[in-house]
Amino acid sequence: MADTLTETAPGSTRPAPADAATAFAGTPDPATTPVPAQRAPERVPTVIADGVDIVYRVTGAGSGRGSATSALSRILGRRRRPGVREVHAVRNVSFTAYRGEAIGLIGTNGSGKSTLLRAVAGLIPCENGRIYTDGQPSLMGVNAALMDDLTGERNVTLGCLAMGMSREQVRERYDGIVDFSGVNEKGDFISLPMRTYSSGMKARLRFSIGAAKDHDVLLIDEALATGDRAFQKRSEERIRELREKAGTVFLVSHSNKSIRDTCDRVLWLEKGELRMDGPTEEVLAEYERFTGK
Ligand SMILES: Nc1ncnc2c1ncn2[C@@H]1O[C@H](COP(=O)(O)OP(=O)(O)OP(=O)(O)O)[C@@H](O)[C@H]1O
Repeated sequence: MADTLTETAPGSTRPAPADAATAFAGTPDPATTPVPAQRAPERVPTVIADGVDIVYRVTGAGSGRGSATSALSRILGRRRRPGVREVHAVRNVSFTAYRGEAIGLIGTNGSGKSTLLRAVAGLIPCENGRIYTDGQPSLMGVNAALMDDLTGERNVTLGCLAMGMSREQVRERYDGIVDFSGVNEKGDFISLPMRTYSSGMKARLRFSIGAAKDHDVLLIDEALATGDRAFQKRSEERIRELREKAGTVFLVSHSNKSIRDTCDRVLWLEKGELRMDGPTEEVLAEYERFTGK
């Protein structure tokens, strides 16, 4: 199945090279491997990250001191060209995700979780290494970008159409999306412009639109943190459903509880490096020792 994987890169997709097919899980060569009496169920890879490095380049970065003297020297022209500072956000990260997995991404602030997620979505390029994905990954909250001046109603329709749903599918799912988001719990907010929503309401509607479609690879960045407990429970339930429908879900979260409730595998990033990759309980136990929680 790996031969259907494509490389994610902003604005382009191309077939993975032949060696990507063997870059995961030590795929046996059928010509030389005896066929076992009973085959284990086939694990289908959906995302392969192979030695990924991601570097941000910040132009206009100062010396870092931010002092009045450095500002004055810039004004006086002694530092005519502001420097470019590099932030090495992800360092040599490799993993393979399989269909049906829900994978938590954990790590302390600034450890590279969101950056890695955005790279899997194909939104930022890799400095080194490659990411191959099966189908188009959807980053919750970006693919369903909502517009403040439009009503919630209009945003639901446009968001769904933008995800490739037909008008009929949108009609069928509209009520479910609005109910799921809970934005109408305190009045008829769905017919008001989104600028009248609280940030939590916006995040809930964004999640509800994104979750209305079955995704091959769904990337969720802290979406569950914004809702109340009832919304979190609905969202966790929906993540489990999406997973059962054979997709792969990645969830970035600082809530170990959300990770425990939804994920069976965890990638722990620290200072951009993949520190641990394994079953949720094992990785969280180490992480909690590390953070002292
Ligand atoms: N647009 C950007 N330009 C420059 N540096 C960035 C940019 N976005 C993130 N970084 C840097 O990359 C590193 C990783 O950031 P990232 O947001 O991926 O971490 P994170 O683990 O998601 O953090 P958090 O848990 O705080 O959300 C940090 O050092 C951050 O300062």
